[in-house]
Amino acid sequence: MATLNKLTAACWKNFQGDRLNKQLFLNVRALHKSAASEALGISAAGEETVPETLITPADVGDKTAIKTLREMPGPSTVSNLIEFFWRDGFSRIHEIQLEHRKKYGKIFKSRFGPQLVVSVADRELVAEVLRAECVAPQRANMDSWKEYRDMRGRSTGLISAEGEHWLKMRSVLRQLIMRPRDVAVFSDDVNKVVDDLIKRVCILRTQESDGATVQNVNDLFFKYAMEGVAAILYECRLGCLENEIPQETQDYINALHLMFSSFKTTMYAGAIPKWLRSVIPKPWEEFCLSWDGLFKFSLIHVDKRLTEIKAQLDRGEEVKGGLLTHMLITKEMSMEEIYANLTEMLLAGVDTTSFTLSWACYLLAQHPHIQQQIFTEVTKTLGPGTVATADDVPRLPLVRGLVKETLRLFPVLPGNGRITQDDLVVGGYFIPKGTQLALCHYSTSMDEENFSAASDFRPDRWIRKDTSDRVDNFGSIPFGYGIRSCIGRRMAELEMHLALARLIQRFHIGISPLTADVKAKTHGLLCPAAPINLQFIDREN
Ligand code: HEM
Repeated sequence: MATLNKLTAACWKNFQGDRLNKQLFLNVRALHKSAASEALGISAAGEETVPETLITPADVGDKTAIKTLREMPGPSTVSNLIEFFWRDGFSRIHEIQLEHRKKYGKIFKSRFGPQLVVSVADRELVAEVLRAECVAPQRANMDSWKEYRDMRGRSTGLISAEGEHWLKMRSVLRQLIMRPRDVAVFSDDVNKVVDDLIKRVCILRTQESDGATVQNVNDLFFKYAMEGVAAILYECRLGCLENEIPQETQDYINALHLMFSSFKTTMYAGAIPKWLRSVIPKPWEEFCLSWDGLFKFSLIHVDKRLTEIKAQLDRGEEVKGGLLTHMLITKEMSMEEIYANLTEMLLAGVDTTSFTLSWACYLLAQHPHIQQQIFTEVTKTLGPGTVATADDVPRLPLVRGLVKETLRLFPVLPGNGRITQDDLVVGGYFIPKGTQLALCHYSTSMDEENFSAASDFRPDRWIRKDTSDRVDNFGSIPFGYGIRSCIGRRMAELEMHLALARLIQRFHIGISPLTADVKAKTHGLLCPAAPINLQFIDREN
């Protein structure tokens, strides 16, 4: 187990003062819901934003040069309603971004009922917005998340918190997990999960008539991602990759699936006014039910670790541990904040990583010559059969390029959001404080101006040949940017790099005849629209 911290009996006395005595209920997939709203530009609460008629560039210098939101192009409310509710635009948000970019340009506005959203679909303008951020940027309206937490007496975590509370928790967590070297200590733990992933591939393929196919690889990677992230967050193994999944782990998976399968319903949970809940109760009920399941799981695992620490101390043993142990010992966050953050991080860390791994393997299978190049890099760098660790990753630029290129072509969050906290001028338009912006990352990463042959899969485009050959990252920022960017980025990268290096070392990955061309669809996140079935054929040693 990675060791971040040692606790002495003296510390424990102090620590015991904070014993939990509150009962907990819990929850996940928050990021996904809010991410979708952001990609769409719909605030979680469907709240009225600044009326366009009131908007004037009063304080911004040369008024003639700066245009108002009224002058900004964009689809009409009616065409938006038809697009989303009639033509199921919710599953094509990424494509709609491209269509609207082509039709309306780099910056355009949309209206979803009372909610006005300004979409920014240009690399330079996205950079402008993100560089102008204040100390505690706001992504989207999280009122429904907060309401659930208030109702259950829970705290907000990083995804749902705002302002000073968010900043306080972020300052704690960023010191623990934001740099590659912070997460490198988890390399051995993650590699044990990779061992189980490889074993699972071998078991699953024996169940198929060709002895090679793993059906719906996302199911496998979902379990890998959950096991991997929990090994880091909860410092324990969950048994997701076993033949028999323990009941409490299965309950969590069910809660996560409920949130995912009822995604649209739960998205409306925030949009439907409270007074309508007695008439249309299902969205809010499902929203609460899935959060209950997700929080419950975190409570079980956090409390378990707390009990272990106490027992070790009672026996006079030195306490060693990882992230959770550190948080429990240092008490920089309250117990409620620890529960909430672990719940939200687990929610944010499973589907994101598993979809990316599924797409990466699919792309490798579709491009055998690129797969061969990466295999050569891995074997030459590591030597045959050597297991890569975090320290080896910088020497595997093509493996890193594979992850970056996969996320460029299939950014799990095709769009992100920001609520402006000051008046801004973007692309020549005056954007008043409080406006919901949708940053169109899918569109910028598919833009030929940013990436030549943008629809081609070319992991080597991310390799810097010399200092003049810099890849401008604002075209593709799958983990976001700046102070509010993804806190789990380094964990996710570690899990993906180690898994992919080992899979490529061990297997030739091919397309199974059971798989047709798989397209992407938006379902909260950008995910495969059909199961990806792949063959894993042993490489000759
Ligand atoms: C391929 C994997 C992942 C991708 C592509 C991804 C992407 C993102 C993006 C785009 C954001 C919003 C950033 C912004 O607004 O600028 C975000 C936020 C976040 N992510 Fe991730 N993520 C991934 C994995 C993870 C993992 C493994 C965890 C946790 C273990 C995690 C935890 C979070 C949290 C807590 C936030 C909210 C941060 C805040 O508001 O302070 N993510 N992620």
